[in-house]
Amino acid sequence: MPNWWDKPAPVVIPEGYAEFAEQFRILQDVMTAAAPDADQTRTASQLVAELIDVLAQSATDEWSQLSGRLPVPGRGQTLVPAFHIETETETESRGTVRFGRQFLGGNGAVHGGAIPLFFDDAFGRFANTHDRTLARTANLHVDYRNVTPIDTDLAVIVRFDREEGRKRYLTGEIWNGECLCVEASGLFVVLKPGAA
Ligand SMILES: CCCCC/C=C\C/C=C\C/C=C\C/C=C\CCCC(=O)SCCNC(=O)CCNC(=O)[C@H](O)C(C)(C)COP(=O)(O)OP(=O)(O)OC[C@H]1O[C@@H](n2cnc3c(N)ncnc32)[C@H](O)[C@@H]1OP(=O)(O)O
Repeated sequence: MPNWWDKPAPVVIPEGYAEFAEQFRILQDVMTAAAPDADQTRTASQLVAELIDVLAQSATDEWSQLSGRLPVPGRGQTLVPAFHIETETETESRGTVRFGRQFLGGNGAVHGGAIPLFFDDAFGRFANTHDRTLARTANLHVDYRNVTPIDTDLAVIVRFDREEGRKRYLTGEIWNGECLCVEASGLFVVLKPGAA
C-alpha cells in the first residue's frame, strides 16, 4: 500500500477528463444558482442518477483516483476553488482565484469556511512541492479583512516565509483590486519518518 512518503504515481488522464472536472465545477455553481420547478427537478435528478451510475462503475482506491491529481489549476479537486498560478518561485506563488456561486455564504460574500479551505490547499501544495519532504497542516489562521465577493477574479499571493526544523510557516493574501480581503497564515509540520 503506497503512503504519502511515496511520490504520487503518474496517472494516465483520459482525453476529456480535465474538461469533465471543469464541467463538474460549473454543475455545482449552476445547481446552487437554480430554482427549478418540479419537472426540472425530476429531469435533473434522473440525469444525476445516471451520472452517479456511470462514475460508480470506475470506482477505485485513493491511490488510483484522478480527482486531485490532474496537472491543471485546481487539480480536478472540485471541492476546492481552483488557484490559477501565474508566477512561482521557491518562496512565492502569485495568481488568481474566482469563487463561483457554489461558494456563496450570503449577500454576495464568499462563505467563511471556503476561504480556509482554499488556503489549506494552496499552502499545502506549496509546502509539499519544490522537492520538499511531506508536511501536514498543523494550524491555519484566517483574518477576514473585507468581504470577499463571489464571481470575481481575485489576486492571490502565497509565501513560504521560513522553515525552523520540521516547522514550515506560510502566509497568504487575497485581494480584490486594491482591497485586501483576507490575510492567512499556516504552520505545516514535516512528518516524522514512517508517519503517514
Ligand atoms: C495530506 C498530506 C499532504 C500530502 C501532499 C502530497 C503531495 C504534494 C503535492 C501536491 C499536492 C497538492 C496539494 C495538497 C493539498 C492539500 C494538502 C493539505 C494538507 C492537509 O490538510 S493535512 C490534513 C490536516 N492536518 C492534519 O490532519 C494534521 C493532524 N496532526 C498531526 O498529524 C500532527 O499533530 C502533526 C504531524 C501536525 C505534528 O505531530 P508530530 O508528532 O509529527 O510533531 P510534534 O507534535 O512533535 O510537533 C512538532 C513541532 O510542531 C509544533 N506544533 C505541532 N502542532 C502545532 C500546532 N497545532 N500549533 C503550533 N505548533 C504546533 C510542536 O510544538 C513542535 O514544535 P517544537 O519542535 O518547536 O517543539
